[in-house]
Amino acid sequence: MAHLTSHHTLPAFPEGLKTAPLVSVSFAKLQNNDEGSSADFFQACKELGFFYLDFVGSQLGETIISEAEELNKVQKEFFALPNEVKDVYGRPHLHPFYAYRYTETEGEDENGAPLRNANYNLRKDDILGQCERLACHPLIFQYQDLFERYVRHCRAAVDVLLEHLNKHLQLPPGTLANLHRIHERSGDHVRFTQNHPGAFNEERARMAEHTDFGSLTILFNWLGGLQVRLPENDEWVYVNPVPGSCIVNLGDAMVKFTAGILRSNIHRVVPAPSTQAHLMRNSLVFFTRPEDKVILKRLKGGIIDAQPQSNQPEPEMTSHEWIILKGTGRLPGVFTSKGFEGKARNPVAQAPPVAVSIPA
Ligand SMILES: O=C(O)CCC(=O)C(=O)O
Ligand SMILES: [Fe+2]
Repeated sequence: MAHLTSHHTLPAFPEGLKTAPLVSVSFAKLQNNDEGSSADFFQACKELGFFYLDFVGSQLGETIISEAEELNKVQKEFFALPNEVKDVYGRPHLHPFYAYRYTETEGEDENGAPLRNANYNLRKDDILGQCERLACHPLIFQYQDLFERYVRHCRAAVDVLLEHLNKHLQLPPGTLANLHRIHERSGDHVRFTQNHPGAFNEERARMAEHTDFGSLTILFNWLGGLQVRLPENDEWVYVNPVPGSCIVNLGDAMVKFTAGILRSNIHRVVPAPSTQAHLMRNSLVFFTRPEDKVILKRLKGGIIDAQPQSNQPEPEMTSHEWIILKGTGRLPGVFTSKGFEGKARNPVAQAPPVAVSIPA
C-alpha cells in the first residue's frame, strides 16, 4: 500500500516510552455527524485539550495530509537558506510576531555560526491576500497556491470542529463560527518550525512550556519531542506522532469563551527521544484564532451560563491584543482556567500597554 505520509522513512518512536493518552477521533465520522465520535471529541476537549484527528478516509482530511507533507519539504528548503537571507524576514524588524525567529543552540554550521532553532510564522491574511502583504521569501511565493489551499482546507476542518463544539456547548447555531470567519482579519497563521538535535536540557524545556493562545491548533510532526503535562499528576509525557492523523489542541481563547469548560493544556517541545534523537526535527502548525476584534471573554448561553462566575475582575482584551502581548512575551506565565500560572500572577499590571502602532 502506498504511504500517505513520510513517517515510515524515519526511525520509529522508541518502544516502551510512556506516551500521552490522546484519544483518536475520526474526522470522516465527525463530518458525518457520528454521535459517538462527536461525544469522544467533546470529552477530549474538556479533559486533556489534545487529541489525534484521524484524517484517513476523509477526502478533505487526506488532502490536508498530502499538503502538510508538501509543506514539510518547503520548510526544510526554507530553513536551509543562509542565515542572512532568512534574517531579512526576521523579528522584530519585519513584524513583532508574523516573521522568522530563532534562538541559538549548541553547535556550529559550516560557516562557524551558532546553530539555530527557528520558526517562521506566515499569517493567513497575507496568504489569502486579505491585507497588505508582509515581505516574505520568494520560496513562499513560489508555493503560494499550496499555502492557500492548505489554509483553506485547515480552516474547513476547523469549521467542522467548531460546529461540534457549538452543539455540545448548546450555543445558538453559528456562535463559534461567527467568531472565526475566514474572510475577517485574524491571527490565524501557518508556522514552520525546526529544531536541531541536542541533549535534553531541563532549563530549556521549562522555557518552552506554553499554551497556545488561539482557538484550535492543527499540528503535524514527524518525530517525537512534543510533550504534554498530564492534568492529573503534572507528569510530562511524549506525544507519539501517528501517520495519517494530525494532533489537535485547544488554545486559551476556548478557555475564556467557555469559562473553563474546555481545556488549553500546557505543552512544550524538547529533543526527540532516543531512537530519533540524532535527527533534525520539523513541525508544521496551523493556528486558528478568533477574529482580531473579538473580545476574549466568556460567551453567554448554553452550558456556559452554569459555570461559576470568577470573583477576579478579568481585563478584557481583543484577540489581536492577546496575541501580540503573548507572542512577544509580555504576558508571561502559563494561562489556565484558573488564570495565569507561574511567572506572573497579575500579568496585565506588569505588561506595558499594547502599542497601537503594531501592524495586525
Ligand atoms: O512542534 C511541535 O510538535 C509543537 C509545536 C507547538 O506546540 C507550537 O508551535 O505551539
Ligand atoms: Fe504549542
